[in-house]
Amino acid sequence: MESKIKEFMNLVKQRNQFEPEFLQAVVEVAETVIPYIASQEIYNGKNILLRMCEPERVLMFRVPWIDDTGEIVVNRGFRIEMNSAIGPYKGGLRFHPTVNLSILKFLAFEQVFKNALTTLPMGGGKGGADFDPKEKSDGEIMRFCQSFMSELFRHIGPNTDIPAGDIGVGGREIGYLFGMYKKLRNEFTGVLTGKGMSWGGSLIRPEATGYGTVYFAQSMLATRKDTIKGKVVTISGSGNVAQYACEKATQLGAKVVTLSDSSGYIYDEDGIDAEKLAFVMELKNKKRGRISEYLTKYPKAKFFKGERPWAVKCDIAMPCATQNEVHIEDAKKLLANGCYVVSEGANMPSTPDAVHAFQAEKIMYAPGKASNAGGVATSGLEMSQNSLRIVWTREEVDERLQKIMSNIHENCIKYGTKSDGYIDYVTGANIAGFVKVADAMLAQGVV
Ligand SMILES: NC(=O)C1=CN([C@@H]2O[C@H](COP(=O)(O)OP(=O)(O)OC[C@H]3O[C@@H](n4cnc5c(N)ncnc54)[C@H](O)[C@@H]3O)[C@@H](O)[C@H]2O)C=CC1
Ligand SMILES: O=C(O)CCC(=O)C(=O)O
Repeated sequence: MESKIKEFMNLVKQRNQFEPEFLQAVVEVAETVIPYIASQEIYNGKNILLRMCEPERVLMFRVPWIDDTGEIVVNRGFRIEMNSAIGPYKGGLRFHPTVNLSILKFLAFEQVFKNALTTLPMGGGKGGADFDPKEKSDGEIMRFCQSFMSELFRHIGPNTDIPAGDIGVGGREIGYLFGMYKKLRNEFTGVLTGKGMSWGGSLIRPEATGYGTVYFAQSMLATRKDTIKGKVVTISGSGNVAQYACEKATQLGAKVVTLSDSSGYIYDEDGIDAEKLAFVMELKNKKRGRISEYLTKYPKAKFFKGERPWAVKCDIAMPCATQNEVHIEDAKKLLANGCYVVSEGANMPSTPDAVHAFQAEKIMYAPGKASNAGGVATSGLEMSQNSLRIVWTREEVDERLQKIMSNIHENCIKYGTKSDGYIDYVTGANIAGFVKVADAMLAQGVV
């Protein structure tokens, strides 16, 4: 089997030599899915996984805009339309200076499996730009979004490709993108998700990724007759996903002791309660400040410059910032300190070595494509509401979200339970996602 995986990866590497993040995402899937394919007659000899590794379409375009000093700036925009076997392309847009083809292809590849897990009819895609929103004025952000959409609009649509937010793209950016799309197309449709509540958005979409990550942790704990109540939780990031993971974990009786950004992390031994989180939300979403400013209001907390929060003792860790933010040394520290649940809010935050370390110790470890699927699932619910031209209540959406997260968990158990009873959520999520997409691809022929 190892030689089959190696042979497969050699083929993928030949074509994508300079794309380390993409190759990392593919190998993790290949290791678990290739043995499964070998055991299933219907998938044999169809090269399905290889087909899944090739995007259906890659768009790359110039994004020129004018900054506040009058200078013309040029960024690069992308949209990866990865797989539409089970529905229109669906996935977020990332605005961050590190954005490149490799990062967006890894995210689009993960999105295909994740979207299949949600049980909703959504294919996978991802996009963005190497634009740095940090320290840009509102006007600059708006002009950038308008320029970005002035090209993207020709390639997307409510039945073709439906982008949403990701790092650096929140409610404000979705508003500017939507406004430009509407102007260019002269139609009001559900072409983006994460919209404002008064213009087609869904209640709970802002909360959904973070809440879903906590719901998934709850499901994992329940397999060992345990709950989140009273647990100490470390969270990285302080953006959309981190904020709502913190909110839900706290509401359920856990104590969240860390949050971070790219400058370092804060540790608050007493826990980041609702009032403190409201301060963080104001700081990050409105003032767009740094996490160290938490100490101006809560001086008892500590700030660790340039560090990640994984050396802090905890029961549960939720990486909610970015890819490859939990290295093997971090994993060892988490394990040594007794952490026994890792529920990923971010996409691929743990390096392969870190994942293997968690699994070797048989702790409950959920990969992002399973545990953070609540965001895109609720985007799917936003699309349904837009199509039906109705609005569900907060309770209705939250109930559906909880049901979807619990379904994903069940599917991971179905495909990931080992002979000794250990639930390998990586294997479970990869195979469950693969089966759904592969069956649709088989039915649709070689296209
Ligand atoms: N927004 C969503 O609905 C979903 C987001 N995700 C993933 O969750 C993660 C966070 O996304 P959002 O919260 O939406 O973005 P955001 O832009 O609201 O927040 C990102 C956070 O990560 C931190 N961060 C970014 N790069 C970093 C770095 N190099 N080192 C340390 N910290 C860094 C930022 O300071 C910020 O706190 C990403 O991996 C994203 O792909 C996954 C599923 C859905
Ligand atoms: O809501 C969406 O369409 C995308 C969410 C996303 O980008 C993700 O799941 O990584």
